[in-house]
Amino acid sequence: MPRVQTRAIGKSFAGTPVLQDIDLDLPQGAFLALLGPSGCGKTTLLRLIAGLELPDAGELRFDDRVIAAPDVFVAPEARDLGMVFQSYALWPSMTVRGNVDFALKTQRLSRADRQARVDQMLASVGLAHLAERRPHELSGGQRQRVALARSLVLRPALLLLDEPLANLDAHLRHRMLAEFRRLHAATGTTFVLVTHDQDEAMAVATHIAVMEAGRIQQVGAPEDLYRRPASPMVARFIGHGATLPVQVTAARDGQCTLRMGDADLSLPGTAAPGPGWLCLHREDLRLTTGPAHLRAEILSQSFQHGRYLTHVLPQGAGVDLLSLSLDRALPPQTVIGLDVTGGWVIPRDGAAAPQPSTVTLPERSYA
Ligand SMILES: Nc1ncnc2c1ncn2[C@@H]1O[C@H](COP(=O)(O)OP(=O)(O)OP(=O)(O)O)[C@@H](O)[C@H]1O
Repeated sequence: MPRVQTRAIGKSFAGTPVLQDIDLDLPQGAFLALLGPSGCGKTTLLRLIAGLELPDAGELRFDDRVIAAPDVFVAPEARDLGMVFQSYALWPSMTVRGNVDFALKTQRLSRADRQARVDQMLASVGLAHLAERRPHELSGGQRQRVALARSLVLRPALLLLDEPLANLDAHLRHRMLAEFRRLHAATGTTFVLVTHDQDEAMAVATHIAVMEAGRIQQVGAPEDLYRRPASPMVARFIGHGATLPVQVTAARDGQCTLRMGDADLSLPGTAAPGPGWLCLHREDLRLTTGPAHLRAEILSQSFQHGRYLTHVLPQGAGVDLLSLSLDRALPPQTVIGLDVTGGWVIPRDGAAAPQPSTVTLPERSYA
């Protein structure tokens, strides 16, 4: 399983930059999600790793081997990788078994070995009982599992997944995500998944790279991005977070002091005294009837998982909506008091973003 490294990768289409300064260092056996809004460059980066696009600048390495650079290009078929797309691209006239077996035909294996590999693969994606069906006789989820089996049967060192679940309903998506996790652990293959769905990324990835406008904003373990976002964009994008403009009155040893309501609040963060963003998640807010850190007006509520998911607009503090979970229904426009019980403070000035985009992630076993 290769360690995948990119150094200062850049790519333009017709003079328009779509990837800039992409620095990634992905340990072997990791499961990376490339996450970001539509058009931010996720698929282009995946296609560069696959060898379907050439970088204009920078270098791609698998372990110590240069795979792509201005004067180097290793062909896709020599990169030992598999790819699964949103459209499954199965052979319509072949059975499930035939589709998976076809991938193995270029390998010098005996008929018996090939059959054993295909049987094992079909069993591991739960398709053994459908082996003789053709793609049009399968559901979307089953077709996606054939596509997955077809890639994994080659035992690639690296599996690239481009929005593979986009055509599936929510129930099937959850099942397939569990399947990805299981196959990732069982095979030790390095997975790279393109998605614009943060819940999908959080559900499977050991690492997430959040992209915006052709750049990596932050890369790290899901929990790092959730608890310590480096920018307001990451704070809002991960874990349904929100940001509140605040004034930091003091900062020391990674703790920031904020004046909120009539209280001083100490929270972890990277901001210096001055304007900052307080990054919040639902669990960081608590309803209070006493003196409150902030007051907010209820906009809407919906009943979810036995509680009321409540969206509020803070009074006199920016335009970002905040969300919290309440145990009771309250009428819209009710003004409530909220205490802040947690959060993470970052500088307001984007130029002072606390983390560079190059992060070397720790080596460890993800199986
Ligand atoms: N072959 C191409 N020629 C010209 N422009 C392209 C080409 N491929 C991608 N682009 C442009 O590059 C930008 C990044 O596209 P890309 O497909 O990488 O984004 P994405 O983050 O995967 O988006 P989505 O989530 O919508 O699939 C977009 O503005 C897109 O229009």
